[in-house]
Amino acid sequence: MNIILLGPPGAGKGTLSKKIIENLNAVQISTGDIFRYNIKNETPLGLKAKGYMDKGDLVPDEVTIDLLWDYFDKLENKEEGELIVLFDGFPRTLNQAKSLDDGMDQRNQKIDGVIYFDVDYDTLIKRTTGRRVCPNCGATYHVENHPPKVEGICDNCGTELIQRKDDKLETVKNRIDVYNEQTSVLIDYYTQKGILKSIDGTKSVDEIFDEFNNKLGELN
Ligand SMILES: Nc1ncnc2c1ncn2[C@@H]1O[C@H](COP(=O)(O)OP(=O)(O)OP(=O)(O)O)[C@@H](O)[C@H]1O
Ligand SMILES: Nc1ncnc2c1ncn2[C@@H]1O[C@H](COP(=O)(O)O)[C@@H](O)[C@H]1O
Repeated sequence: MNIILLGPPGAGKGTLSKKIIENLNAVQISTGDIFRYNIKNETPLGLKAKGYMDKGDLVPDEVTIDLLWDYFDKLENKEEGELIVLFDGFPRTLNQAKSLDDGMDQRNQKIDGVIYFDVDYDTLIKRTTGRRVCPNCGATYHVENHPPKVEGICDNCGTELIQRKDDKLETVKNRIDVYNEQTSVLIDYYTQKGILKSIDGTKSVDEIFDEFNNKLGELN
């Protein structure tokens, strides 16, 4: 099954992905994580993406779409119905969504459902600006909602936590504007296709996971 997690920055897409992977037979393709990995490792792709990401702008479609298919085509067992492939942070433009449809057609696959996270502006600001991440293992925390056991230190690997550069307030505001201008149009796009399911993203992670499971049942 191919499922898109659609929502603004800080909506909880990565957090829900982690929970789904822990509990179900699922894999995640997060274009943001792939870009961050490439920036950390100073690859040509990372160098291309960095300027856009630091400002909170979108990386150009031609770069992002090719990257998505590179990863998707390397996934094993995706033809077997039980595996859930989670698209986290892709598509983010109408052009990306149309390319995704075309590419799925060519592969005799389809997008089975889109889970849209409904979260208000103030919550998004609090979640993003309070987010802390481990630069070593990628674990995500929040200074209030999900603090590590020892302040500023990753529970898993003991590394000092950092704030993502694009989680500074001014950059977050730009990312939300970019979402409203270029991504939110996808809510209508997928509603018209009859595959969009909304969830209340302000609830607890466990409640959101339960809601996800219910919506998955409706899509099956
Ligand atoms: N349901 C929730 N309740 C409280 N806090 C949450 C919830 N979901 C996520 N968070 C916290 O909000 C922050 C953002 O969550 P997450 O990284 O999952 O968002 P995202 O949608 O993947 O964001 P982005 O698109 O910017 O990468 C994190 O610090 C996370 O711990
Ligand atoms: N699908 C995408 N299109 C363009 N740019 C993207 C896409 N996915 C990620 N990016 C860039 O990465 C950052 C962070 O992404 P998160 O999913 O929020 O971690 C995003 O602001 C874009 O610059």
